[in-house]
Amino acid sequence: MTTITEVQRGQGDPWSAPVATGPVRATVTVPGSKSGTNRALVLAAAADGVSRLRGALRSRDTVLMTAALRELGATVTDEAAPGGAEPGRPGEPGADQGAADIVVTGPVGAVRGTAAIDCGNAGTVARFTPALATLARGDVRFDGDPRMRDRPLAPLLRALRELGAHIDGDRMPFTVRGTGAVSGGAVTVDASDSSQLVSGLLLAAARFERGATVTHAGHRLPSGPYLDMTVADLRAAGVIVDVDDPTADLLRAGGTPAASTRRWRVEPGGPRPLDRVIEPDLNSAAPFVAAAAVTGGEMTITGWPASTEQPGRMLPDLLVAMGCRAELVPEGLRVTGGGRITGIDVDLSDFGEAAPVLTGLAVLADSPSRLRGIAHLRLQETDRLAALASELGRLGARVTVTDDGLSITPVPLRGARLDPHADHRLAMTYAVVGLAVPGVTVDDIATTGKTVPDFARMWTTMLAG
Ligand SMILES: O=C(O)C1=C[C@@H](OP(=O)(O)O)[C@@H](O)[C@H](O)C1
Ligand SMILES: C=C(OP(=O)(O)O)C(=O)O
Repeated sequence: MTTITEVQRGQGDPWSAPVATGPVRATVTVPGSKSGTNRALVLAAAADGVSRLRGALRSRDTVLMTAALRELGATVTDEAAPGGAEPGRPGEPGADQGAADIVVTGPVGAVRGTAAIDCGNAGTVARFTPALATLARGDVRFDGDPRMRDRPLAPLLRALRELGAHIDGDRMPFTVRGTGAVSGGAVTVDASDSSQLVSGLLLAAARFERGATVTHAGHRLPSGPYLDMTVADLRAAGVIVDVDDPTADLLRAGGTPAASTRRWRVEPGGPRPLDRVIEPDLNSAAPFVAAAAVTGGEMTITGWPASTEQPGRMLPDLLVAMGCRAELVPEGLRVTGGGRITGIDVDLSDFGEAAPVLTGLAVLADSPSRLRGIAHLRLQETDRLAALASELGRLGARVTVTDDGLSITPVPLRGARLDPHADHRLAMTYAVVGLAVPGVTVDDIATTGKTVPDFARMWTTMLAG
C-alpha cells in the first residue's frame, strides 16, 4: 500500500503496468469526489456550527484541505478512522485511505501564531482557501509544491484585495493577513485559465459583509460544470446565488460570442452547517471503465449518481462514441467494451480531466482522434498536453500538441518506462495503455494518491476479477 506520506514525499517504486490476459470483468467502487469533498470542507469551515461529511475522500488533496482548515481554527475529525483521528495525520492507522466520515466545527477563527497552509499541488486547496483565510484572524502563509507556485492564482489574489482583503504577494508563497472580516462588493476576474479562481471567491462570499458580485471576463471559461457545482453546493447550504450567463444566452440564440463572460451574485448570509453524503468521484472511474474498452470486457462502477453536477457524467457518452456500450444498472454504471476502440473528435473544455485517459484510449484506437478545447491543461498538475505527447511518444505513439489540445494518430506501440510528471491522471493513463502494451513501467505510481490513494491495489484487484 502507498501511504499519503510517501505520496507527499514523491516516493514510490517503479511499477510494471499489468497486461490484461483477457477481457476484464469487475465491479469497482471508486473513492469519494475530490471536488465534492473539498467544497464541502470549505463550506463547513465557513459555517457556524457542526457539519458532517459522509463518504468523503481521504487522499492527498483532501488531507491537505483538512490540514488547512485546522490551521484556520476550525476543528476537523475523521470519525471513520480508528480513534477518530484527525484526517490524514501521518502514522495514524487507517488514516491514509478509505472513505472518511468527517466532522467539522466552524467557523474559522483565531489562528495560532503565523499559520501555514501547504497547498501541495492541489488546485482546490490553493484556490479555495485564500478567501477563507481572509475570514480568520491572524497571518496565514501559503505555499505548495514547486509546480503549484507556477499555476494560475494572481487573478484570485488581486480580486480578494479589491474586495477588501490584505494579502502580501501575488504568487506563492504569499501571506493573507486575516482580520476576520472582508467588506466584499463587485469584482471582475479573468478565469480563462482555471474555473477554480471564481469558485474560490464564491465559496467564501456569503461571509463577506456585502456578499460579492463576481464577473468573469476573458477569452474562455474552462470546466463550466465545476462552477455549476459550486453554485449548487452553496444553494444546498442555504446561500442565495444568482447567475447571469450572457455567453450561454448568445450561444443559445445562435450567435458567436467574441469573448466569455458570466456573473454570479452571492448574497451575504450563511452558509449553514451541512450534513452531506459525498458522491463517488466519477473522474476516478475513468481508468476503470477505460479498461473495459481496452480489453473488450465489462466494468461496473457502483453508486453512479442518477444526476450530478460532476462533468464525469459525460463519461458514458464519450465511451459510447469510442465504441463501448454504457448503461445504468441497479448497481451503478456498466460499460461493456466493443472489442475495438474508435477514435473521436471532441471538445473537452467542460471536462478536461477526461483528456489523459481518453488520450490513452485514442493511441489504442483504430482511427485518429482530436481532443479540443483543453489549452488550459498546460497549466495543471503538469503541462498535460506536452507530457502526454512526449511520454506516450516513448511508446512510439503519435500524439501531437495543437493550439488547443491534442491530435492522435494510432500506430503500433512498444513498451517503455514512463514518467507521470507527478500527475495522478497521467499515471492512471499509463496503466490503461499498459493493459494492451507489454513492458510499460510507471516511475511513480504513488502519485495517484492525489485522488485515488489505493490505485495500484485497486487495479490489480480489478484484473483478478
Ligand atoms: O473546481 C474543481 O473542483 C475543479 C475544477 C477544474 O479545474 P480547472 O477549472 O482549473 O480546470 C478541474 O480540472 C479540477 O480537477 C477540479
Ligand atoms: C486538474 C486537477 O486537479 P486540481 O484540483 O489540482 O486542479 C485534476 O484533478 O485533474
